[in-house]
Amino acid sequence: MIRRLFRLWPHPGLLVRLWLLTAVLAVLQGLLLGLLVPVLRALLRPEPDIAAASPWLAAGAAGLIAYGVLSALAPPIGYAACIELAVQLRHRLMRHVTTLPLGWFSTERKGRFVRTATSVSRDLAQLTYVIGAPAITGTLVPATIAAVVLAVDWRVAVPLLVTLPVALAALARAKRTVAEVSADMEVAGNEIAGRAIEFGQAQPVLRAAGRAATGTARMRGALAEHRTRYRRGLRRMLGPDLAYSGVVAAGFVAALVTGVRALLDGTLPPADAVALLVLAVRYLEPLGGMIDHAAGLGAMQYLAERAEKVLRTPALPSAPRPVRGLAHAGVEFRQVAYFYGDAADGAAGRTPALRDVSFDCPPGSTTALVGPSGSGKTTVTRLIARFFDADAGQVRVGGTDVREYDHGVLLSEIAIVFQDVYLFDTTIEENVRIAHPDATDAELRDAARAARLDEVVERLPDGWRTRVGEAGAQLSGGERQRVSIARAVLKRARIVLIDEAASALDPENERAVGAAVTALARDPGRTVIVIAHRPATLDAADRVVALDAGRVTETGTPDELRRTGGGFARLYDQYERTRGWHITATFPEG
Ligand SMILES: Nc1ncnc2c1ncn2[C@@H]1O[C@H](COP(=O)(O)OP(=O)(O)OP(=O)(O)O)[C@@H](O)[C@H]1O
Repeated sequence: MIRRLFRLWPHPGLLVRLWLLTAVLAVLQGLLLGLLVPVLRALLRPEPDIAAASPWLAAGAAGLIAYGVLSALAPPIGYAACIELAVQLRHRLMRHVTTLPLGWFSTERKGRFVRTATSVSRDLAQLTYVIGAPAITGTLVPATIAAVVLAVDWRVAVPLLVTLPVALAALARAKRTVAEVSADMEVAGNEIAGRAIEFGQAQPVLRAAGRAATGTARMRGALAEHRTRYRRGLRRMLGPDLAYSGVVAAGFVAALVTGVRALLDGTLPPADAVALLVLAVRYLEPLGGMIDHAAGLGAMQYLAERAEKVLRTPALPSAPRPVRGLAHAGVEFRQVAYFYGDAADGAAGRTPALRDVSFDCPPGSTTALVGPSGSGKTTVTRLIARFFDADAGQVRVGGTDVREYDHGVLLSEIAIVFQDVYLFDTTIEENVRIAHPDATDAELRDAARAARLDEVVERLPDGWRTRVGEAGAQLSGGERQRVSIARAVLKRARIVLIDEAASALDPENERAVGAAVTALARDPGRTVIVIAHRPATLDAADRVVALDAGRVTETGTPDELRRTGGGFARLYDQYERTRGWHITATFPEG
């Protein structure tokens, strides 16, 4: 456990100081108790010898003062260590996630990461002080007392010396059980949290369906499950708890019986017997109390495992000598395969998204990706931006495998216009400038004009200085897409990946976003790859790549594909007849 904690914290200076101080205090406590032996030997005589006891008493007084001073130092160091360790762990976690493939950030993992960087880091740092210090005291005080007893009478010391490692082994078992019970309880706790969120969020739907009580029933079920798991956990803890207390009590009784027998057969002087009895009681107390910390130690182990899990996630591999510039803005796929899921789970646990995908997007061209939902269009764009790496084949940008680039350089050449655009809770100007903070006002306004964002800004009460609210809530979906397109223009990225809104925008936004995307595509200096949901985008494309079930079914210019009479032609004809329908919803098989 100690090694594990030191691995988590790269600069454990304060922790080392705190634990050393705690260790010194524990040994000092044991030695001060040990002074009882010479003091009682001098005083418990027919003629008490005060002079012989005096130096030991003086040493005891000096020891107590030292103990008092050192004890006063421990809490400030402890509190400082708590804060410092939590901050260190958070920084380490944050640094690590910046190196992870973007595909790692699923909603569930993001939630887990937020908890690890906040409450887990804080709780682990606090437990290191609140539980770590008593754990050191609970081990070192009995160990020092056992050593003192050994110096007085080896027969009484043997049961104490044997008890210590056996008790610590029993404690380790109890700790493991607590960690398992904590994990089990967390499952039930997450279920309650999930039900509570669902209950809150689904209120309009439940009420509209006249089933508001449904959520309550599900919540009751989750609470009942939590109670069952809690009781099961308590039952599981009972055995290890009793085993630990039994071991400590047995060691104490064995030491007591040995001492009494030695006293009765005259081989242990009465003064030593009294001193050893006091020492044995003081041995029992901190060691016996350790079981109360088993829950804390188990929780520490569990929290440390959670932090380690994030830190163990492999970073996106970087090339030994990364390429720092793009020769051109062309994009090529060469027999690319990609599977979602963890490679460690084997083929059965992974979803095939792309298989044997090959196509070219020459520099400056516009390529429309079409295909039914789930055919792999988004995965293609994610591989170009290297959110994650292909499982087979090569994705090349500017003629070079994307894995060979410095990832920052590659991303600086790519702009992505997502369907669901994230905006920061700041002004609309800052939200656009994030793409190019040093852009001049003229460049900002040109980008806004190209993205048709200028019309939106004019309507806003404070113009460019209007705050967009949390996650851009003040703007509609189409307006947020215009911000995203303005970012792409301002960034002057040579490659633009666009996921056109598949869901219906209002007519004004539909027209504006469409015109902005078409204008982006028209720029000959830019390679545009667009997941096309609008007929006008298809008309503006130089090439079409049609996907189905992760495979390329057709490639060519829109005219060529229409003439061949395949799936794309049928799709296009259908569009001609039903202008306004969405392509992903109507793309036929084959
Ligand atoms: N994060 C993920 N984890 C597991 N499977 C995924 C994940 N993302 C996508 N998939 C699966 O990979 C396949 C391709 O998905 P992708 O999102 O690339 O398709 P798409 O053509 O963009 O679909 P849509 O038009 O609905 O966005 C689908 O079977 C999908 O279920």
